[in-house]
This record gives sequence, structure tokens and C-alpha cells, in this order.
Amino acid sequence: MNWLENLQRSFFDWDAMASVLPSLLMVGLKNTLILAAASTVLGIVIGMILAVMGISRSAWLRIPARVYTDIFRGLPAILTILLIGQGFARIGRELFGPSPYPLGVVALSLIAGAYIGEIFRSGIQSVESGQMEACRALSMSYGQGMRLIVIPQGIRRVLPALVNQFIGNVKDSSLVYFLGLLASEREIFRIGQDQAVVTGNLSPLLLAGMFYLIITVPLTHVVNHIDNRLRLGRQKPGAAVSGLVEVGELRDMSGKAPATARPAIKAGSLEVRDLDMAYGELQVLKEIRLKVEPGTVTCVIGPSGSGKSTLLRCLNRLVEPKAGDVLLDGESILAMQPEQLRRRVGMVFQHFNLFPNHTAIENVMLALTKIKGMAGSQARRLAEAQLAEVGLAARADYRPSRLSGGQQQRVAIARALAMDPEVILFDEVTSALDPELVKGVLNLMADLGRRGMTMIVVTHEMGFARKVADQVAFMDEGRIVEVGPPAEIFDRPKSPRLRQFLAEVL
Ligand SMILES: Nc1ncnc2c1ncn2[C@@H]1O[C@H](COP(=O)(O)OP(=O)(O)OP(=O)(O)O)[C@@H](O)[C@H]1O
Repeated sequence: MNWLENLQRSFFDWDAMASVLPSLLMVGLKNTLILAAASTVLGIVIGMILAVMGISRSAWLRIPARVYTDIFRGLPAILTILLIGQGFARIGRELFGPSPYPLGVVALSLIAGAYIGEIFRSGIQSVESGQMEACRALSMSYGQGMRLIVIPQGIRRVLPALVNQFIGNVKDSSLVYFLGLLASEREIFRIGQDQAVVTGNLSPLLLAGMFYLIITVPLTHVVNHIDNRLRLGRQKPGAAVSGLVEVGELRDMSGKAPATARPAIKAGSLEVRDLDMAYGELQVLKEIRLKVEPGTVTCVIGPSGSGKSTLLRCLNRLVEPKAGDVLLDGESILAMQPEQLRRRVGMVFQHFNLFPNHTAIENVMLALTKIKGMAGSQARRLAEAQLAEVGLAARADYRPSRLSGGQQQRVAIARALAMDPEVILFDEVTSALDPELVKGVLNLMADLGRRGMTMIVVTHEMGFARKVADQVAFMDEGRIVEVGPPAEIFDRPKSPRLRQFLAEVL
């Protein structure tokens, strides 16, 4: 049993532990937390700058960020701490006084910044491209989209990784002792080690180790909890609702228009003139000509890859045409600021592109307050009215993850309508929906058309096109092959390609 006693003396000398406990608590814990927190906060600032530089389109920003990251991630932490702590000791003394402690914080922050920059960058880049598209379609600039939607979403996604980084900083703070700290500046490890030398056993170090675990282990659990909260919102998970219940709700609602006066629609006209567009070498649109009268519904049909979505994206300049022009109420859209154009031409996407961290009503309000500068209360009233219009008054405070696809798409329509556009573009908005939910969205669109909204609808729903459209344009291989009233297009197709297409889809 000799070895057991030996082990006990080395690790479990209770007296040694008791004597070191007060300084671990009063000095070590405080300093470790200061070092870890300060380097995490400064590291977040550095990391944020590096991330924004790292995803910039300019190589002048990207390359320095890359070089910084490679250096500070590649060097051992202890080497960086010594190089900074000793190499800059003189400047440090002038700036901060005799103690190397602040330089230790700087060194830890520079190291943490490199890791945090990579965490932020991957978080931001993991946000679906549709989010930025939705921002731009709501007439936000690139910077506003990044600031209001993409970066906050990226940060939420990387919260666990950030806490891991904080845990890393708690541990790395022990390396600052190499710089030679004053007694009052010692962190947990240094105190444990000093006392271990005095007692001649490892018990004070073991207690120091316990302190590290007490800080780090609960943190991982707290962050998982916060992460779940942020992802799902604060609502209790409700029972899954059958799509048929939603269909029933919509049926009950139909004909019972909200008591509030319906927002007036101001219908604009569009004229597409010889529009060409290419993705690199790939010519996608060829001499597109199309006239859309105010207050009419134009459905664009055609086989996959024929350029329908690209045509819509040209109309609000989510992509730039190569040649030709588009007139909105007689004005060239190419002469307008894209943000101004997008206030007048709204867009609804196939995959909704709602902002997941915002409730339905916040999704509708966001551009009103941030872009149109409307007061919060006025924006809320307008958003409530728009949600009531699409039958979702009762779901205003739900986040997208708690809504069915059909409900999400109706929120997206409310969001586009709230901007009071003159034209709305719908890009295959029912293609991603469960079959029973398609009708609710199509009925809403048909209602909008009846109310006089100018709409351009890319769709595979031939029944909708036949019933609701004023004109149907058939596209194939980047050209509008045929355009006319639905009766002509569907019942008397002229071109063989349209006849072949209709034979396949009807
Ligand atoms: N971002 C892009 N970069 C390069 N090529 C693209 C891009 N987006 C679309 N394309 C190509 O442009 C062509 C037209 O695509 P578009 O999405 O406009 O067609 P579509 O008629 O809307 O098709 P679908 O019904 O499948 O959505 C296709 O050949 C497509 O592969």
C-alpha cells in the first residue's frame, strides 16, 4: 500500500490545499478571469475585423487578414506571448507601466483574434446566400444586409465555438506567467505552482486544476442551452399541425376580409427592351422583349434552365443585364440606384428566405423601420395589417421555424407587400411547398392580382397561369418564344416548342 500513500501525499495533502485555497480564490481566480475575459473581448474585436476583411471582395483586405491569421494561428502561444511580452517590454512600460500583465493580455488577444476571426468568417459564410438576396430585394445595401441579418445570424451560429475559444483563453492565460507577474497578478496556475514548490507536493496544483474545471465545464452546458434557445426562440414547442388544419383555417378565413381598410395598391408598368444577360460565357437571356401593363398578372412559363428566374432577377437588378433596358413606369431601371429600384419592385422567392432569428411580424417590420425609417409603432400597425391580409394575424409572434412552408411563404408575401411596391416578382413561390399548402398561397396571389397589383409570376402551376394571368410568356433557351393571353397560349399554341412543353406538363 506504499504507492497508495505516496499518491495520497502527492495529490491529496488537504492541509496544503486548504492553505492555498484563499489565494486561489481571491487572486488566482480573479486574474485568470480577467485575462480570459479581456483577451476574449479584444479577440472578438480583432476577429470581427479579420472576418469582415477575410470575406471582402478586395484582395487588399483579404490577404493581410489571411497573413495575420496564418501567423498567429501557426505560432505556439507561448512563443507569441514571449515575443510580445519581452519584445515590446519597453513600449509596454511606457504605455502601461512596469507590469508585463497588460502585454500578456495583448498577446493573448492577438492569438485569440486569429481563431475568432476564422470562427466568425465560417459562421458568416455558412449563412445561406438567400438571406442576403432577401435583404437586397428589400432594398437593403450590402452593408445593411451584412449588419442587420447575415453577421448576427453568423454570430449566433458560432456561439458554441466562441465559448470554446473563451475556454481556450482561460487555459492559455496560464502561459502569461512566463512574463514574470507580480504576486497580486498571479493567475490560478501560477499560484498553484508556487505553493506546490513550498509544500513539495502536487496538491495545490491539483486544486488549481479543479478551479479550471469548475470554470470550463459548466460553460459548455450553459452555451448549449443558450444555443438551443436562440435557435428555437422562446416559444414552447407546439404539437405538429397537420397541413389540412391550415387549409381549413384558410377556408374559414376566405371572404372575411379584415375590417381594417386594405392598403391601397399602386400598380406600375414594366417594359423589357431587348434584354441580354450572361453568366460569364453562358448567354442566359437573349433579346427579351415584354410589356407588362399596370395592374396585370404576367405568368412566365418554360422548361427548366430556360432563364425564367434570371429574367426576374434582372427586373430588380439582383443580377445586372448585359444589354438592353427595362422601363419602370417609363423610367430606365438601369439609371436608378438599385436600392431605390427595389423599393418599387418587390420579390418573393422559392425558398421564402425569411430571417430565421426574427418573428413573422419582425420579418415584415424590419425593412420598414431600417430602410423606410418608419417609427416602430407605425411599422407594427402596418405589419399587423399585412399579416392579417395573408391570414396570419394569429401567428405574428412565431418564428419561421414554427411556421409551415405555406405560412412562411405568406409571411414573405406580406413582407414584400409591406414595402408598398409597384410591381411584385414571384419566383416559383409554390415549388417548395407541400401539395396541400400550394392552393392557399396561389389563392392569395390570385386575390392580389384581382386587387390590381402588377405581378410577374414565374410558375409551373399551369392551372394558376390559365385562370389568373392576363398574359403568359413562354420562354425557351433564353428567349421569349411566345406571349399572349392564356387562352391562346394554352389552347392555340403556335410554336412547336410550346406545344411540346404543354404536352409534357399538362
Ligand atoms: N449564378 C449562376 N451562375 C452561373 N450560371 C447560372 C447561375 N444561375 C443560373 N445559371 C444558369 O443560367 C441558366 C438559366 O437559369 P435560370 O435559373 O434563370 O433558369 P430557370 O428557367 O429559372 O430554371 P428553373 O426553372 O430550373 O429555375 C441555366 O443554365 C443555369 O444553369
